[in-house]
This record gives sequence, C-alpha cells and structure tokens, in this order.
Amino acid sequence: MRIDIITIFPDYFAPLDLSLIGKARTSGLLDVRLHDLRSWTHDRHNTVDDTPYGGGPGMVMKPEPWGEALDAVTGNAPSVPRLILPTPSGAPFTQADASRLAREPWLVFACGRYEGIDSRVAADAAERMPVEEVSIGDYVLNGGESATLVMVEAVSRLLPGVLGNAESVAQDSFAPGAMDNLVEGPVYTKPAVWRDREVPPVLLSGDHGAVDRWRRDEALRKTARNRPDLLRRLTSEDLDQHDRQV
Ligand SMILES: N#Cc1c(-c2ccc3cc[nH]c3c2)n[nH]c1N
Repeated sequence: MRIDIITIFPDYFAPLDLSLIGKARTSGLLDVRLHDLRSWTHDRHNTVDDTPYGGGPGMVMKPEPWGEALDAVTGNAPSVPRLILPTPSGAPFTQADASRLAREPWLVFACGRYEGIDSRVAADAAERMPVEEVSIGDYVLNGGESATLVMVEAVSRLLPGVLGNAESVAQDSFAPGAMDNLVEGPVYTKPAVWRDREVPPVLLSGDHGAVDRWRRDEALRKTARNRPDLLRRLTSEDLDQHDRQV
C-alpha cells in the first residue's frame, strides 16, 4: 500500500518511522510519502491561509496550494488514489472503515489546519478521485495530523505481514467474529501474584474451553460497563449464540 500525506507539519509524522509501521516501511510492505504543503506556495512567506469569506474567526487554508499539491501527488500516475480528508464534520471512522481502507492500494491524506481547507478543494478533487471526509471522534483537534496518524496506524496494522500475527488482528476489539462489537476483556502476564493480586485461576488451569468461556464473559462484562451502546447492537441471536457456547 502507498500512503501519501500532505501537511504543513511533516515532522508530526516521525512516529511512522517507529515500531511495526516503521518496519513495514523498511520492508516495502508500506510506502509512506510525506509532502510539505508549503512546497506548493510561491510567495516569500509561503502563505497557506487567508481570512474566511463571509467573516468569522480564524483563517481558512487557501485552495491554490492544495490544488497544486494534489495535482503533483496524484497526477501522471497509472492509478487513482482515495483522498481522505480528516475533519470534525466527517463521517465517524470505525474499524470497518479501517478494514475497507486497508484493501485500497493507494490513500492520500490531506491534513488541514486553522478553520479547515477551502471547500472547493474537495469538490475539485472529487472530479478525479474518490474523496472521503472522516472524523476520528466527537472532540475538536487543532488539525488533521493526529487524526491521520490514528487512521494510518489503524489501517496499516491490518495489512498482511505488518503485525506478523494474524491471530492478534482476529482477536482485536471490534474485529468481526463470533461476538462482534465486544471490547477486549482483561489481560494478564507473569508474575502469577503481584502486590498480593492473583491472576484469575482459570487462566492458569490449562482448560482452554474454560478460558475461552471466561474471556467471553469478561468481554461482555467490560462491554456492559464501558460501552453499553455496543451491547444494544448485539441481536438476541448473537447473545443466544454466546449462551450456547458458554
Ligand atoms: N478527523 C478529525 C478531527 C478534527 C480536525 C480535523 C482537521 C482539522 C483542521 C483544522 N482543525 C481540524 C480538526 N478534530 N476532531 C476530529 N475528530
């Protein structure tokens, strides 16, 4: 997969050189290219923003640099990327979106700042490529870079070979499976006793069926406590299926 990121803060993406994503880039599994939007400005101050038409607070990102940047990054290529625009007003980004986007060969992320990017940029790009406005949550950030880091990690970890353990993807929270929409239950490792706190004995029993049943119960319990909204999505059929497995 190729991922292009256009931003005025390329250094924000240093974390993509680290850990499993860094290794995936080194191995060629993932091709991440960073682009400084100011490379497509032509004035002495490398201006990327201006005052909003209609008045109001803050500044808006000018369309010209974005248009030139997107033309340069996506033009003269044998294929067309999917353009992802992080924005508070976007569609909620979910694990299903991460799975879907992980199947795309080429993604371009446009990181806005200030009050956002002139809306004509997305409209113009949509004439040449699929464009998605996406939000990572109902809170306000200062720009699209943090959201892009989140989405790039959520997508990249699903690429074959990146995690190196297909099992862990399959057992993720929100991963499709027997009990969709449940969060992960508690996890433990050595020592068996720590500050007088014991690991649940079932996990030391060697009874894999009992361990599986305990983990499902704990996942249900934690979901009910922390994410009751997810439980409401579970149909009675899902719960019946769980009961049969307990
Ligand atoms: N995705 C996302 C976002 C943002 C966001 C994205 C882009 C810009 C550009 C200026 N301000 C921004 C905020 N805030 N909260 C989210 N969930």
